Amino acid sequence: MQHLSPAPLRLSEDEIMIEAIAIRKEFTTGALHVQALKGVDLRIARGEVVAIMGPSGCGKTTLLNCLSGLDAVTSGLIRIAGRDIRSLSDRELTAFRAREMGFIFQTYNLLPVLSGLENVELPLLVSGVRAREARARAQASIEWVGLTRWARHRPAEMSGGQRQRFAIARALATAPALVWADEPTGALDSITSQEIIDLMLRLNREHGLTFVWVTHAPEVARQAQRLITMRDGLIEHDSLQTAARQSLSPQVPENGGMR
Ligand SMILES: Nc1ncnc2c1ncn2[C@@H]1O[C@H](COP(=O)(O)OP(=O)(O)OP(=O)(O)O)[C@@H](O)[C@H]1O
Repeated sequence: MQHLSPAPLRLSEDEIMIEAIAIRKEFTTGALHVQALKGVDLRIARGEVVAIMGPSGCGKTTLLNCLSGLDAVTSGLIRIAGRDIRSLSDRELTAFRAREMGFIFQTYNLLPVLSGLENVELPLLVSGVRAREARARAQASIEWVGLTRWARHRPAEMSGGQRQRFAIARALATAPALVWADEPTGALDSITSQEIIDLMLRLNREHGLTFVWVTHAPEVARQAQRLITMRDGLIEHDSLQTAARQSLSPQVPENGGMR
């Protein structure tokens, strides 16, 4: 898939993909005040696969939403691929996200009225890619996840695993450097879940994509190169995982000093 390779090459080898300094996020609903993130510092290098775990309510999804710019932090600094995302206007941030990031969710977030192919094409069309090129890139992504025969089907006709593979095809069609996955296997059985993990790890190995997975599943988390555990709005542990580290591709640097 030719269009995938330029994205990782845009970044130099030792460049930091994600940098967060002292980020805080507070929610106020009526009289209820929640400090969801209490000052998180984090650096993630290009090409890392990082899993984030922790008990329910500790702030994992909030962290992912803030880092990806889906939600605004209350205070702190976030740089993605060297860009301070708080300095971007809403419009610039939307364009930056569309260009640099892919998203994979537990619930797939495919539009039910569109076919698999149309779902994959949509973000390309929205970001201004011409129809013919969008179609070609969507088809290449769908072929990459092995679902060409299902391209004309709607999500309701597909299994959970097929839907998630279309979601992966959609995430990678825009050739992002970075993919966020919130409980990517949460709705899948263990065999299908492993297929999805294998696809993401292959994208990391073959195209250098950086992945951040939020997961409750230890069998998923242990396959990441790095495991971060959160508790009560803060990072509790952050460590490289030896077994997973052996699968790092040669061009991915050791990131022991990145945190
Ligand atoms: N939009 C919101 N409005 C108010 N409070 C929120 C909002 N989103 C999250 N919170 C609160 O922030 C805290 C962190 O929530 P978050 O969803 O990030 O946790 P989590 O670790 O992802 O949990 P889970 O594993 O259950 O998905 C919780 O106390 C939650 O109730």
